[in-house]
Amino acid sequence: MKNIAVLGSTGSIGRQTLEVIASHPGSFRLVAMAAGTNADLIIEQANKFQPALVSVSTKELAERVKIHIPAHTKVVYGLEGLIEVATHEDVHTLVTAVVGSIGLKPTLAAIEQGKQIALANKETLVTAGQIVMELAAKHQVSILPVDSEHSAIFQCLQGENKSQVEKIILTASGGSFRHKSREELVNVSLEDALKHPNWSMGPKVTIDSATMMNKGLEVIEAHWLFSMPYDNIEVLLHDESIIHSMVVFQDSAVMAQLGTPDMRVPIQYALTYPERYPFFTPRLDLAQVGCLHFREADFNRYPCLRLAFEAGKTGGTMPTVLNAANEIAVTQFLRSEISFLDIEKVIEETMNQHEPIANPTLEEIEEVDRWARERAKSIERRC
Ligand SMILES: NC(=O)C1=CN([C@@H]2O[C@H](COP(=O)(O)OP(=O)(O)OC[C@H]3O[C@@H](n4cnc5c(N)ncnc54)[C@H](OP(=O)(O)O)[C@@H]3O)[C@@H](O)[C@H]2O)C=CC1
Ligand SMILES: CC(=O)[C@@H](O)[C@H](O)COP(=O)(O)O
Ligand SMILES: [Mn+2]
Repeated sequence: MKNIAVLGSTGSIGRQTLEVIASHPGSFRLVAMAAGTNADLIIEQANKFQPALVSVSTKELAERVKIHIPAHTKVVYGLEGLIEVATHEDVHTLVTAVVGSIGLKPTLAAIEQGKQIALANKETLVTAGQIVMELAAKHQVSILPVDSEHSAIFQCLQGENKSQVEKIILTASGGSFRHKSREELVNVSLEDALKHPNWSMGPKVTIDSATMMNKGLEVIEAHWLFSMPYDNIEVLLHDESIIHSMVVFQDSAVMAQLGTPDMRVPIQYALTYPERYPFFTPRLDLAQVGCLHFREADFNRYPCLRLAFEAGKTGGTMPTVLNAANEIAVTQFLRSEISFLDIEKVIEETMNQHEPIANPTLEEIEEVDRWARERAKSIERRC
């Protein structure tokens, strides 16, 4: 029996993780879960899974939730609550599936306690990749990728000599506006931006996908997970999201991982690794699919992708700034306070105003993260 804790249980990844847990009751047990404000779903999940510990966003919500769930379930709240869930003594594997860099501190705390990490939350690695990976190495903790591209690469690398990898190719759908020119992006709506062509996901990652910042964050995530130099990471537009990513080896062989777009597959693999458990879903039917399409990813069409490569190559605290400014800009766009094209402007201006710190400490990262959020907010007001 593997004991699991989930951060972000009410979200898109969190809900699918609980589905996977429920589909293998003899193998997995949910012992702790954390979410934000979705009280109804938190109560429903706590009653169904009966975890020992639940965390919610605020004290008021904790008091409200407590009345409706089993008395033996402890209810905590806030960042301390997230950390308590992540480090619960019975937990073997932590699934980090909150959105945003709020995932960083609980993930670090879990690593310090020797918990295995199934990581969906890419912002954690973008904000503080070096610190996370060094701590994981120190405590001999595996960071198992949940993100579909990184799970694909991880699968392609099984049994391979990593020093013989020439490059990795991250596939990208191109997002909700992939058939629009830059000129056509001027007046796009929030409603249309939220219509991802292939995946049903939370709002933040869906907007990131439309700007291609999602792929930019994934480039930095891949750099840290696979120790891959940025010059050996390529992004390829692929309309169907069926090839989840590829690895090119020095003998020219290309390994790819394919499947229908269903996040329960990489979630389950991160929980069962190195085993594969059955999963009853319609199989990929390539004859039915017929054609797969590919195009080059153009930095002029997708400036957020360029900015992410620049931030990654600059290193130090620049990826922290990229991520923080993006989180602010996307939040503002989701509130209809700025336009779609303002997102990239806010990020680039914030980055331009930052003097990066090399090899930052966690405290320096937190300080820079706060600075970047404030700076990004002030830029937005001018747009
Ligand atoms: N969705 C997907 O298919 C994929 C997502 N990812 C990554 O996984 C992460 C999660 O994405 P997704 O599931 O789509 O996001 P969602 O927006 O669907 O879910 C976010 C979750 O985080 C919780 N949450 C947000 N803020 C806080 C907070 N301050 N304290 C506690 N809980 C909080 C939410 O709680 P509540 O709703 O209760 O407020 C919710 O449970 C992101 O980093 C994303 O990039 C990666 C690959 C694919
Ligand atoms: C499902 C998943 O892993 C998402 O991160 C996905 O990659 C988004 O799709 P695109 O960024 O390719 O549009
Ligand atoms: Mn992805």
